Amino acid sequence: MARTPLVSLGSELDEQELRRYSRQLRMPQLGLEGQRRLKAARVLVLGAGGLGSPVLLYLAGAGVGTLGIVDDDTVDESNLQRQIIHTSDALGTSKARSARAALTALNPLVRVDLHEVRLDAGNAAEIFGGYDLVIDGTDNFATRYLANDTAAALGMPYVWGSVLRFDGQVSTFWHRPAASGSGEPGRGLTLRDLFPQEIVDDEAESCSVAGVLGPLCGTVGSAMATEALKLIVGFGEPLVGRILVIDTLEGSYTEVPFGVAEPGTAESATAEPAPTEPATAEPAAVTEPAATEPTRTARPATSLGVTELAARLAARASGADDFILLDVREPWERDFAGIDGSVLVPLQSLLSAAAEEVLPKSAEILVHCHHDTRSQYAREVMLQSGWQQVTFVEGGIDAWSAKVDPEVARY
Ligand SMILES: Nc1ncnc2c1ncn2[C@@H]1O[C@H](COP(=O)(O)OP(=O)(O)OP(=O)(O)O)[C@@H](O)[C@H]1O
Repeated sequence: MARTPLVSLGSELDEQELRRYSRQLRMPQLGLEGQRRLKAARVLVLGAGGLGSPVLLYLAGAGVGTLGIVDDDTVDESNLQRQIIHTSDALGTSKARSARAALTALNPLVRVDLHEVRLDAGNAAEIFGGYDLVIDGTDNFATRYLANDTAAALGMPYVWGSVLRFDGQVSTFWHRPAASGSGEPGRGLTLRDLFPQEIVDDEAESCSVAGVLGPLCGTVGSAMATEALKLIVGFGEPLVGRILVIDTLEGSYTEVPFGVAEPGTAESATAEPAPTEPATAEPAAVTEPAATEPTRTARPATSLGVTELAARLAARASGADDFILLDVREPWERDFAGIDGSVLVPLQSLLSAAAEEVLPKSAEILVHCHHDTRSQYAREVMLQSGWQQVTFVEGGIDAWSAKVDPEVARY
């Protein structure tokens, strides 16, 4: 379906450009006009690492006129397994410069601007202000929330991706702020609608500790670059209001809608785009929730603390309570430290048929992981997949060990 393009037409294409982009010009959804929009587009890429590498290479190849790179890091030998924009020659040098050299070699028609700084609250708005769209290839939630909030305040689309071990996720957020002084909440979803409880970065859940499959970065990064091309030119359906969950072990791609709200509620008012705004803002999942999908307004409490969990486990033992305690960590973590009476289903297996056998959709589920990154994500996925009552345990088994049972090993 044709959608309102994000970017206006750039200048006419010359012969060199017609030759270079000929294979995408042939597709009517893109065509000459689409290519001129790409030429005029200014895309900011946060991080020239595992995700930023394929994003930058594909956007430069496609002829996005201006690419900005934010990264303050240098190329390390352990990066080369997946950060395909860098080569061994660049070891120890600035990632932003190394990336620019590769992009200029690939497509000298593209302008590459560098921001060799750590993105923080003091510089984000100024840097973002020079671009039409932001793609986040960083690896930490502190930066992601900052980037999300800055893009939302400026009304820019924010393409988000994440990779860990064998699993990846991609989504696009596009929030439009209300006119200042109107008191309205604005329209369109943000990362905070996907992860309402602010996620604190968990070292155990980083690629440097848990690992990541190189080609997965290519899969997720390519999907992110595709999102940018779709938004700039106005073709296809962007992943707005949907998260694409990629499981390379299973070889599966699962689409999970989120941000579903009952018509007429405060949430639905913020989720629905204004009629005059670009059609890209309207996620089908928001306007047409499946009958089985729960609404956010109908959900029980989001989380509980470990002390409350201990009390509920005691009540369950005496038959006065009934729930399933779900552990979504990996088997090796469970072997190392576990809470008695929990059921182990690693996050990546949650949507399998085997999981449903041990986790009936009618049961109340309390879910924990090491801290609470995976459990929050598990909760969102489960609520969108038909489970009715899912609550995550704040601080996970680490908090359990610190506050309830010091016998449980910390790691
Ligand atoms: N706030 C930030 N400002 C600028 N760059 C950032 C910020 N946060 C993350 N990055 C960059 O995002 C990139 C993320 O890359 P990636 O996830 O592949 O991990 P890495 O940090 O390069 O490697 P590893 O985790 O193995 O040490 C890094 O190059 C990092 O410097």
